[in-house]
Amino acid sequence: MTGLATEDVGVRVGGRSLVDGVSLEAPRGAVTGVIGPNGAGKSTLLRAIAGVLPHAGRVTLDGAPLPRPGSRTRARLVGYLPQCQDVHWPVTARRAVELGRLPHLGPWSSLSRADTAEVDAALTKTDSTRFADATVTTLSGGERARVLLARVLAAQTAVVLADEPVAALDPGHQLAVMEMLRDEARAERRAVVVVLHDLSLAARACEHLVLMDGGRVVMAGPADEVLGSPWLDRTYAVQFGQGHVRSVPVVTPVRRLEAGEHRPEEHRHAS
Ligand SMILES: Nc1ncnc2c1ncn2[C@@H]1O[C@H](COP(=O)(O)OP(=O)(O)OP(=O)(O)O)[C@@H](O)[C@H]1O
Repeated sequence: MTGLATEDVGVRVGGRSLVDGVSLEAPRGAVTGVIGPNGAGKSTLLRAIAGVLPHAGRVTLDGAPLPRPGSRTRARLVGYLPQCQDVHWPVTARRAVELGRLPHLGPWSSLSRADTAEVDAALTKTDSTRFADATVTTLSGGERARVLLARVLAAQTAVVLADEPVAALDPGHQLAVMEMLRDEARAERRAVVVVLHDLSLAARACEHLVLMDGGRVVMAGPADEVLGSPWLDRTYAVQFGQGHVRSVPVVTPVRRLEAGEHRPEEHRHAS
């Protein structure tokens, strides 16, 4: 498999295990969704892969360990969009996206024509060109989220990690961003890993899904297998209804399950 892989990744903070023994694969050319209830460890896992949180275990790209966290070589390979990023930079949206090119620049060099072209392309892909000259702090939540995604895309990394990239977006932009991430994965052979709460969107946009709970992987595999598994209902303690609207998969919560109807202690045996 070419792409991103984690082997037995674990994160402990203050004596508590937040992520435990996570081994997963996110192939190049595909979007891998990470799903699971609040507190499952999804963001912590992404932060570990991004190199912003110390972890046990190995993270590899195309079979080779990723370079040291914080290094420019790692920043050229792995792009990371954190969840709910507060931005107080008094800079224009264009400038914020230009910062995404930093890992590719020498210490004293400025943006080349090719860098500027990447910035323009990232602004276009995220439908952000219209407000490129506005100050980031004056943008709406959804506009700001698109600019921050553009900043990650501008870096042209082999791996894109995006933590709830569409949470602040209207339905049209949610679809557009997920389709764009899928195109990026396919056309540029990137390994795209996305944390999502919207399971219909996950069904539509992700080839592979990783279902997490309690810091562990409950189940991983092709999206339709994971969404069709009884572990989905058990993990969320929710009964989901599934179907299609004009051939588009829809996954919707129907009702919460009572304590006796789901047994989360069985999770460890599912993967
Ligand atoms: N720095 C930290 N110190 C202590 N506990 C933490 C820290 N970061 C996260 N946690 C805890 O780890 C667990 C997993 O958090 P994480 O943010 O990874 O969950 P998540 O699956 O992304 O949840 P959500 O869907 O709510 O965003 C939570 O119980 C959280 O409270």
